[in-house]
Amino acid sequence: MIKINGVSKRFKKHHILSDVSLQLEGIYGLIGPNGAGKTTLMKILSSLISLNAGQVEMNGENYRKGKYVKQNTLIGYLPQDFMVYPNIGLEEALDHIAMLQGMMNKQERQVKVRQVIKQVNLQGHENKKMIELSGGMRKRVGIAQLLMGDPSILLFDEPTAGLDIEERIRFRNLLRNLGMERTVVISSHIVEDIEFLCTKIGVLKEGRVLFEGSPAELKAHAKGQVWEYQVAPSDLDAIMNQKEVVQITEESNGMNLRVYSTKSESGATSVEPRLVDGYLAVVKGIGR
Ligand SMILES: Nc1ncnc2c1ncn2[C@@H]1O[C@H](COP(=O)(O)OP(=O)(O)OP(=O)(O)O)[C@@H](O)[C@H]1O
Repeated sequence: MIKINGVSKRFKKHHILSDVSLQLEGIYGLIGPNGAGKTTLMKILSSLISLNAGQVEMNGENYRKGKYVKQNTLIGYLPQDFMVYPNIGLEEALDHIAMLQGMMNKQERQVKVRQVIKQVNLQGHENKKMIELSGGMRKRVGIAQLLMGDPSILLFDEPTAGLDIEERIRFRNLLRNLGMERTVVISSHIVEDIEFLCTKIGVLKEGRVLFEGSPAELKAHAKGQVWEYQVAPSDLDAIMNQKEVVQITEESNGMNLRVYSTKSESGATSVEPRLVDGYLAVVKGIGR
């Protein structure tokens, strides 16, 4: 568990994070629009940059103002772009990383490298060079090198960016398995990425916390505010100008419009909110 208490961060006069308090546990989704401060918070947690105010408590250890030094808590941080040793085979690259981490016994290293390759499901690719691997596979190599140090906290910044649907699903399964034994924090601006994965969610916007709670609580923010209309294509423009339309699907009998409204919409059916509806309600301040 990570307790973030009143953390603030400035770059020159620009406030990037303002009084952020969150409790990260389980498989935690940190979501927010571009520029919300998610990466900055991840970098603070992984000790890459300092904080200006507040404190962070990880597994009972406290870190305050200034750049904190990790002590007993091992943190693995996978940045958005991960690429090491482009022209070396996967097994050899991981072996080298293990050596840099102080594992000097060759046999021990071999056992560990094979173990992490299996954990991230990359058996059969041991001799492939990094540049020959797909984006999803490279991310899995990134996780493999993190697992070498047995971290109890894993931080992933936009982990599924650039992955195709199949790799996304495979990657989500891997994150789910990793989250069974560790705190896993996933930052993303794509709600679908965390929808079926996270047990707890924090929403950031412009450096401030707008929401923290369960997926069901986030959905509940849009309860009674999501409506669906069936309209003729010729009426589409007029409705788009008047209403908060969030989704349009074409159907055989016309267009189906998903609309947000705090008031009852005549001619529309009230529908159950999805996670993305709750997220948008919070970010756009609908209903407040
Ligand atoms: N080193 C820096 N110096 C100045 N401003 C910075 C620096 N790093 C980030 N920022 C600014 O801080 C704000 C938050 O950036 P950050 O990358 O943390 O957001 P984010 O939520 O991760 O966004 P995205 O989803 O686009 O990755 C942005 O306005 C960004 O321009």
